[in-house]
Amino acid sequence: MVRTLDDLDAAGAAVGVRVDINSPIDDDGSLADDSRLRAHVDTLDELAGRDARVVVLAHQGRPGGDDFTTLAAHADRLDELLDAPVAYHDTTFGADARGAVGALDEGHVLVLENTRFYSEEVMAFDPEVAAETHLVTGLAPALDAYVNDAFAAAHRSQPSLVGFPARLPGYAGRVMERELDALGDIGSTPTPRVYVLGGAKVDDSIDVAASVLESGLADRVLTAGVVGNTFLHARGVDLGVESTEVVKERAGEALARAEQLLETHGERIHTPVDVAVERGGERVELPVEDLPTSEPAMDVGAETVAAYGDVLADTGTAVLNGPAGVFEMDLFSAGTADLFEAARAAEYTVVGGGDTAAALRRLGLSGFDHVSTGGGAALKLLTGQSLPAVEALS
Ligand SMILES: Nc1ncnc2c1ncn2[C@@H]1O[C@H](COP(=O)(O)OP(=O)(O)O)[C@@H](O)[C@H]1O
Ligand SMILES: O=C(OP(=O)(O)O)[C@H](O)COP(=O)(O)O
Repeated sequence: MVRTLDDLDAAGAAVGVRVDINSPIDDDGSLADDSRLRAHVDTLDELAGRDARVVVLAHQGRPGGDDFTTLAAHADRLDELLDAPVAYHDTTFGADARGAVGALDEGHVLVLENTRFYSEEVMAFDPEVAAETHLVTGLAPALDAYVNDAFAAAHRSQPSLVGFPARLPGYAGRVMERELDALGDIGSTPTPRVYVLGGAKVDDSIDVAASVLESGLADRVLTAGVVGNTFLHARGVDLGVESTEVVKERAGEALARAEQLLETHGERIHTPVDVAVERGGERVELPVEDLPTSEPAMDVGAETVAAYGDVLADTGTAVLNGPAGVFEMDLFSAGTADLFEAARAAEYTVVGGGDTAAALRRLGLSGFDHVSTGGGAALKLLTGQSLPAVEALS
């Protein structure tokens, strides 16, 4: 059982709060989207409101990436979003960081530097080993408690996620609590359970399909996006040169696994019955029987949405991951908009994935039972696996 903020005696305590505010960054270094910061407002304001001295730990990007930056801009934005005053400190551990934590007033928030500026934080450790890293031993003495609210990073075994709870009393923050409540026990949600897998991370989606079909978590898998095109190709449909190239590039060696899955569980895997292409600047929908075509298949068509809608109308739980088409283009947003709309007919609906959440925002879609802040972490739970950072708290 994981303890929550309800169990924490916060007043006066220096509380390290691991959040996931890993965000898209513009060319000028500013935040392109602050949704992940907004998600943590409840946890941080609650702790500050209860007179904790709140010390924020977070990562941004990966070493070498364009989005691998300092957390100064994140701290500025948090200062605007939170009721509590927020300051930024440019180290994460060591005497300087401990001094800044020691000087922090009750009810104030201090954002420490990007944890991944330190090499230990890009490695995976067992919790006992993580507890001995410089990052953890160099900061933990200044803290009284540790809160993990970073659900979207909870599938990682990095020191800031699994090391602190070995040294300090550990608690789940409000984001973590909500995500675990919604996704932590997928096996007990209403049946039949249908996974709708779209998007372009084809190898990941084939892994998910294999896992949930074999474990029986999924009664059916409905495919869309590049994932749908991949299963069509694996079924022997010639999509045309352009789409086949995208499928081969995105699926790689996973294509063979898709073919095997169709052999063993083919009757439970649904593939699109029509696709949308651009012809003369217009959206044209083609039945699969009329393929191949020279234009790339960029969305599912209305007949597919109708067929999937029939399945979803009799569904207990719908798990949706990945857009049904290139939703970023107006011409190809209808499949995603209409399919997600149809999924709301299911008794219980959960949605995961970074681009999927962006699609919901762009297309103004709401009304799902749970929209996860996580991509990889959500999928891990939705395939019935546990998360190392949650295990470390238990
Ligand atoms: N038919 C398609 N052809 C090319 N790209 C597609 C197609 N369908 C969806 N996509 C792309 O998939 C991307 C999102 O996929 P993915 O990263 O797997 O989603 P998530 O982050 O939600 O897991 C979007 O950028 C979208 O344009
Ligand atoms: O964005 C994240 O995960 P996601 O892409 O699965 O949503 C998390 O911040 C984890 O980042 P990472 O995949 O660099 O470890």
